[in-house]
Amino acid sequence: MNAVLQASFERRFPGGPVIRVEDFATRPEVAVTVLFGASGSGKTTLLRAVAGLDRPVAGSVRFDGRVWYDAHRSIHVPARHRRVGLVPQDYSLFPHLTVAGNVGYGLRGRSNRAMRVAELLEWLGLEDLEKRYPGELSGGQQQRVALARALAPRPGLLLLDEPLAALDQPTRLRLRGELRGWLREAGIPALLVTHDRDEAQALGDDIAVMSGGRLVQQGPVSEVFARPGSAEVADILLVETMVPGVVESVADGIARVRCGEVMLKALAPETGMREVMVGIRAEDVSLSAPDDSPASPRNRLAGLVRELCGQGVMVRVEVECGFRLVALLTREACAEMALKEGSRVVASVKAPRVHLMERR
Ligand SMILES: Nc1ncnc2c1ncn2[C@@H]1O[C@H](COP(=O)(O)OP(=O)(O)OP(=O)(O)O)[C@@H](O)[C@H]1O
Repeated sequence: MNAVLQASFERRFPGGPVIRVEDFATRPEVAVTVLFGASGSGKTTLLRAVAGLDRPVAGSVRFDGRVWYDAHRSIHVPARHRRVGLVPQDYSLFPHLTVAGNVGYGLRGRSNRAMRVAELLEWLGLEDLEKRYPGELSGGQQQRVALARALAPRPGLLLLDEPLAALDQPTRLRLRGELRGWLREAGIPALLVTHDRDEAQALGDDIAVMSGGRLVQQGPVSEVFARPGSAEVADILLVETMVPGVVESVADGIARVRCGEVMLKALAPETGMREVMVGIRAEDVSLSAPDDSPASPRNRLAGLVRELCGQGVMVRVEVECGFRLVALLTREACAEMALKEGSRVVASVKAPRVHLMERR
């Protein structure tokens, strides 16, 4: 079980926005919590308030039962006493120190310094680089050095600000998996900022979604992506298909939702919503030829392919079926069906994959 971080605070920037975070909390069973949101949504402000690099005007920050900040009681524990390891976005390595010097920086004067540095260099595969200077390292190597430096003094909490943002795309994809492994092995709870949806899904156990200076949803990554709590969150998470609908009837736990000319089946919402936004993730849509036999619990929507667009190993296919429905298929599946613009298809979505959100 990991120590828990709790934060509720307000930060006003003179002439700028108000960042108001309410009831942010990590869960003890979770290794990596991702802070996710668009640029300017307040992610870095939250990270800095936790690190003690920034002082909010109200609220509190607690970690592992200890108060780090409390506006009422005028408590502000300085950053150096919070035992937090920070990996800044640009890594901020000391250019005049070698890799070993950087990693051991926070351990100056400690007798176990050399041993701990060697241990981290070995763990992160940096042994051969220990005498190099940051200017002689690739972006990915610098990232590992920054991670090793942050972990060296055995912090209680690790903060990572867009740890992969400074890397080129292929390196970023390669390091994503490695970073995930290291963060889990490190045994230290981590808070990781990103505005990349794939990165959030790959690296996070839990996700806290921020928008306009507020925390709008938090929970397990799979749950939040599968069931965004509002159309705003679905938008932030880039749910590919969002279409307005009206719940016309509910029976046996299934809602029938009219979206223009099309009737969709969805799981009945818990509250009696009528005007809804319908969200469908592209990976939950499958396409087949029009004459394939129907699979029962699915919505089957006849449509025409309007656009195909490569997305890495996948292809994003837009289907006009009364509304624009986006599907994500492998290149192989597209080739097998000989999909092209104008192809007739049937799009299938299981009712539990049609998400209803209150329309405001
Ligand atoms: N020192 C400051 N003075 C004035 N406004 C600020 C200051 N720092 C941040 N802000 C504003 O507060 C808001 C939140 O900023 P923050 O850096 O926390 O966002 P973010 O989600 O981390 O964005 P990004 O992904 O671009 O780093 C933004 O509108 C930003 O312009």
